[in-house]
Amino acid sequence: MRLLIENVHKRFGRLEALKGVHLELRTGEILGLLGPNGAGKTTLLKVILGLLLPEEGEVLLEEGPRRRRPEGHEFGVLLEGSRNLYLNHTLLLNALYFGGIRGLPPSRVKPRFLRWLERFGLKDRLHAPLASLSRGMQQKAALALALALEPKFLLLDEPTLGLDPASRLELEAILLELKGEGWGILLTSHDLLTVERVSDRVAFILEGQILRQGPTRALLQEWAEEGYVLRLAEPRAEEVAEALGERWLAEGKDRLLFRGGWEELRALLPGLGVEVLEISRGLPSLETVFLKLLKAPLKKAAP
Ligand SMILES: Nc1ncnc2c1ncn2[C@@H]1O[C@H](COP(=O)(O)OP(=O)(O)OP(=O)(O)O)[C@@H](O)[C@H]1O
Repeated sequence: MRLLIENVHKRFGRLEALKGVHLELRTGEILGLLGPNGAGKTTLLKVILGLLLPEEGEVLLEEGPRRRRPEGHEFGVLLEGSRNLYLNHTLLLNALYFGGIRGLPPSRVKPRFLRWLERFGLKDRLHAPLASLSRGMQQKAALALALALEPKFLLLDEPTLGLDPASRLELEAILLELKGEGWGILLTSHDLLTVERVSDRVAFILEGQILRQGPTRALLQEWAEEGYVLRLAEPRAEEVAEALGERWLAEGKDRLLFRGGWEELRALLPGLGVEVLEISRGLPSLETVFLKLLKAPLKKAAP
């Protein structure tokens, strides 16, 4: 099954927030949607959910040869963390309320919700107000609720927002498990490390246009078929990368990435003008590629 976003345009008055977006999400995969503030990520999620109507284009579900409009209940949603839930109500009441909105009776929602809570280690919090849970627990409760409503796809807007490193890793593991069980997951995040670790594919959105999309690994490799990471003795990576040109990228303060072969690098080493402590093979991080793409001039939307 595939979710297809075809040529979606969305305007807010004179602002063209989405300019012909094409995207697809398959079951059993995690797609990372990346873009700077205001790029159109949340707007796109809202269009997929049917909360906003596009002026042009459509969102379709493809099942075998059949294509149809998806229904709201086919999506499990985490909008900007868990802020779309009622903090002062108990977990159970939230689940029954949102289940009710989707036409699911308590007898169906409660056991499923309990099962997911148990899996996420929160079963004993069923009657606690959501506000009494820590941020990470709230995220997990929101995810349990989304899953209890029997969706086909999960749309997660900034799911790692405000999570500490341990909770973030835990959420990553949960997402990978869910993917393995066949859910299709669309993830927007500024947390590029998480996206790099979990996503099968990524799409970069800028000013309402998809700049690039493709398998995460291939995108990173495309940027450096062969690459080396140099650890510098001083935190001068940015300055050195700037001075050396196109094939050098700063990966943090003291890490420099060279896109090219070993012999070439070896010849260049004496002229670098900075002490190198360690060299290892490596690819650029998603963050480096992202920042590089943002600097490139905006071209016409790529399909
Ligand atoms: N309801 C609205 N009315 C008017 N303009 C809007 C509305 N919602 C979004 N916009 C505008 O559309 C553009 C895209 O916003 P959107 O929230 O989709 O960005 P985003 O990529 O999710 O950003 P962030 O990473 O900051 O959450 C922005 O310029 C924003 O100001």
